[in-house]
Amino acid sequence: MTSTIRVTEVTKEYGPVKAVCGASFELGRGELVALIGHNGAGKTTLMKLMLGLIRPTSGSIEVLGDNPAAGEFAGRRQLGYLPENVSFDSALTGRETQAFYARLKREPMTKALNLLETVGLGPAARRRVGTYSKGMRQRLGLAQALIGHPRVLLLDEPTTGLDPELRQTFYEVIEQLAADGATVLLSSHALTELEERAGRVIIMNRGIKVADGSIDELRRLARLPTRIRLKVAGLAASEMPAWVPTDTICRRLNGHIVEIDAAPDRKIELLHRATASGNSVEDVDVVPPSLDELYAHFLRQSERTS
Ligand SMILES: Nc1ncnc2c1ncn2[C@@H]1O[C@H](COP(=O)(O)OP(=O)(O)OP(=O)(O)O)[C@@H](O)[C@H]1O
Repeated sequence: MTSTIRVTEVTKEYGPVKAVCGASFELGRGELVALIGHNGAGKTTLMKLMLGLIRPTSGSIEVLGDNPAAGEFAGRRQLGYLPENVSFDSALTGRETQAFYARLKREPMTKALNLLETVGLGPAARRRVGTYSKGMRQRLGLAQALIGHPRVLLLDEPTTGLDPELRQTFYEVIEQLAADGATVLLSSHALTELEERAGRVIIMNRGIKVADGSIDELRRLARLPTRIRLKVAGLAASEMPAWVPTDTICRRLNGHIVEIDAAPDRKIELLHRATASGNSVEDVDVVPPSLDELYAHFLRQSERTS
């Protein structure tokens, strides 16, 4: 992996508050990584450290081969950032705002203005930002962050306020950027939408990194049960199929579905039993643990060990 960001044993303290505590990880080219955690877990602090807006109390951060907090940080122009609470001058139009940031980044104006179309703001580009909805301001923030085709894109809760269609467009844009080799780190509380999008997930709790890996890796580590849902014909209201082993947790859903909690190493055995049971099984769904469940698991685990 070619690392674009290296976080090594980083701690950031604000007086008695440890916003980040001994965090280490590396992010590579083309990675789309979700940073998740409760309010106050340290997500924004990590991004501010990567941007060089604040310095670590201890440990080191390297972005594009350099210290982002150094005065002459050469990589700054290759960084895109969408802050959590994006705010613009309400008297300027979308075009004027985008032009302002293009000048700041010394990037070609036409390309920067075209980004307004990319994020679906073309028709509103000549309107004042003061008349924009929250979702439109968010899109303008994304257009601003995309100026200069950044090699590292840091997005702090970027989909808050976006409607489902815009979320879809938003993910298409950042997936393309990652496919072109950019490193995209995005913090979010919208776990369901991240599940299919993020190649990797970093979970923070009270400043500590408590899990880091692809969803499949987190599933293997957590060893949470997969749920097997079966539509079984001819069962009485609370009856369970005779082939379900007695040491297995199972329940009835909606009156006609049998749901079985299958430990990872028993999943195949239970499916064999179900299919060997004759024609009574009419349908099967296999539901692996969701990101929501994995997140809750790793938080519980970290609370127990702290
Ligand atoms: N400038 C500051 N001065 C004092 N404490 C701070 C400062 N910035 C952050 N903190 C504290 O550091 C901790 C981590 O905050 P941070 O903003 O990184 O959390 P977060 O994970 O981004 O939360 P959210 O999901 O609410 O945005 C919190 O306890 C916060 O109150």
